[in-house]
Amino acid sequence: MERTADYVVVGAGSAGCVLARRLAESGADVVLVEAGGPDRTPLVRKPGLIAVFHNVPRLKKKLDWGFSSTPQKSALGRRIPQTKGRVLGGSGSINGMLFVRGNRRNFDDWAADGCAGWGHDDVLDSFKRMENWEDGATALRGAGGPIRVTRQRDLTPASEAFIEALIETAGVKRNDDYNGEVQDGAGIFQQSVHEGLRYSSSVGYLDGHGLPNLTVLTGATVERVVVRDGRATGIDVVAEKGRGTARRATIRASREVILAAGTFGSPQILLLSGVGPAAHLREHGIDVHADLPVGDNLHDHMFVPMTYVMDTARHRGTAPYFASGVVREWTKGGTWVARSVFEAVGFVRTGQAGDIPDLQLHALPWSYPFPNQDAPVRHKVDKRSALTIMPTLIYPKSRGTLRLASADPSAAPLIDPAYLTDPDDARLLLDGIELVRDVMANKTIAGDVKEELSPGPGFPDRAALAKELPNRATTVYHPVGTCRMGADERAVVDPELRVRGIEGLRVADASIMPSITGGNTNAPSMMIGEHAAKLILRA
Ligand SMILES: Cc1cc2nc3c(=O)[nH]c(=O)nc-3n(C[C@H](O)[C@H](O)[C@H](O)COP(=O)(O)OP(=O)(O)OC[C@H]3O[C@@H](n4cnc5c(N)ncnc54)[C@H](O)[C@@H]3O)c2cc1C
Repeated sequence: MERTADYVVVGAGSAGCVLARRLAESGADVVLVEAGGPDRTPLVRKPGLIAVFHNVPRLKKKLDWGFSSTPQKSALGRRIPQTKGRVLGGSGSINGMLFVRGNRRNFDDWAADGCAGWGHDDVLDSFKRMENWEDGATALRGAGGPIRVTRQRDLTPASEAFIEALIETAGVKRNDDYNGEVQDGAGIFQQSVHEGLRYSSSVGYLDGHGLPNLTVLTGATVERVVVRDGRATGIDVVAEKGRGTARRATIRASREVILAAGTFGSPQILLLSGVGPAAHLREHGIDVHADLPVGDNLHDHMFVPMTYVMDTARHRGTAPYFASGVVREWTKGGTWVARSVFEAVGFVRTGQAGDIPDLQLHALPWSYPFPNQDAPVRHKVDKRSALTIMPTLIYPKSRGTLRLASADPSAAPLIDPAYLTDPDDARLLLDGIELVRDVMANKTIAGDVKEELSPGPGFPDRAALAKELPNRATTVYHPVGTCRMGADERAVVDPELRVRGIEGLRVADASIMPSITGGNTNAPSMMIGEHAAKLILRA
């Protein structure tokens, strides 16, 4: 197949679907290329079925790249799963649907660090354009956009009690909209879900797009960007043809190639294309087109699961419970299957915090695998009703790398987030665990708690927890930063998202974040898609 388009967008994930749609709306001819398959399955689109998908390896294999980290030296040599969506909608098709913009300070910090045009006031319109917020438009929130955003509803008594206990213990206020004026406080999670449908960027931006100039190719894996005389002219693709057969093709871009293949995919494609650290490329026999720090600055959020047996959490992690939920959803609707599994959230400041919250608390009324989620099958989940709290480190100091294991594009990259290598990260997680213990001992909730299941009484104090932390800390699946945006030699892309030293090539996805946002990363990734379209179309 030979094809030429104005723009070739690589990766139909959270950012890529947004970008491709917006470019096509301008009248340009756009090809969006995705390695995974279509997303029209209830497994993806019915929010609660994420619980089933993550527990059944056969299903997970169909929608996930199946990556793991390299052995983590500060985490007992563990290989920690690096789940990443391989399907239309990308990770936004398999994620928890929590909708969090981050702290406005994050974007002002990006701007102060050399990313002109990415301060909060600059990106606000891109956030607003994307969303259809249930309370309607305000100066800070958007209405009428493609992504429906609703508050979680019908909270279990356990989650309600957690919010009250957090307010009393941490001295924070109830916050009705952490995506509004202030982030601090305790309240109800917002989700990209409406009437039992997941609003991934594929659902919001691609479903029924009706644009004849937008071509979406699925089952097509991009091996490299074709670079001639310092300019990206197109991409080399391998398309699955069924029954194990494949066809190779080149798709040319008359204007630009834009990588939106995510924090692992975009740097891997750049490295395979000869854009990256020169010595590393030469080691793999790859000709160097631009010597750039591609794959550096990998960082991620971490948490430690803390599970409390509570009848008021109501849900049970058993096969019959799941089955009855699914049947009730299909016959009556409005069950837990129609919503995210997360209910309550807190943004609080530990003793290490500056002037914005540095700890996020996720609460879900379900038991959780323990001691960690490393096993491909979640083998140890208590069957009783339980509330799990995830104290989450939102500004990790540890920085890792992504590198090639091989010049073979089908080989998984070496993903080394260097978890917990900066001792401040473990200290903050320990502060978070201690805070959660205090919260759960507060009188507004303590009477309903039957037992701390995890970490549990075997780890009674900070010293014991510190020893156990490397065995329990795990990822929230928010990797960012491997194609850092900036204006200095640490940058892979400039603030217009252009790859330094190569014409006609940009990156637009979570990999460009110079530093991670304070909260779940899906909304910021979709914002990056919106903002990139603006930058490209005004160029
Ligand atoms: C299990 C899980 C739960 C999460 N929960 C939440 C949550 O509740 N809330 C939240 O805000 N965030 C959550 N996240 C994180 C969030 O989903 C991601 O930060 C976001 O989706 C990243 O968007 P992206 O566009 O950078 O990459 P992705 O959405 O990962 O998209 C990249 C796309 O590129 C494709 N691709 C990669 N390589 C190639 C190639 N060589 N050729 C062709 N296509 C390629 C991939 O298949 C994928 O479709 C979660 C993530 C996971 C994995």
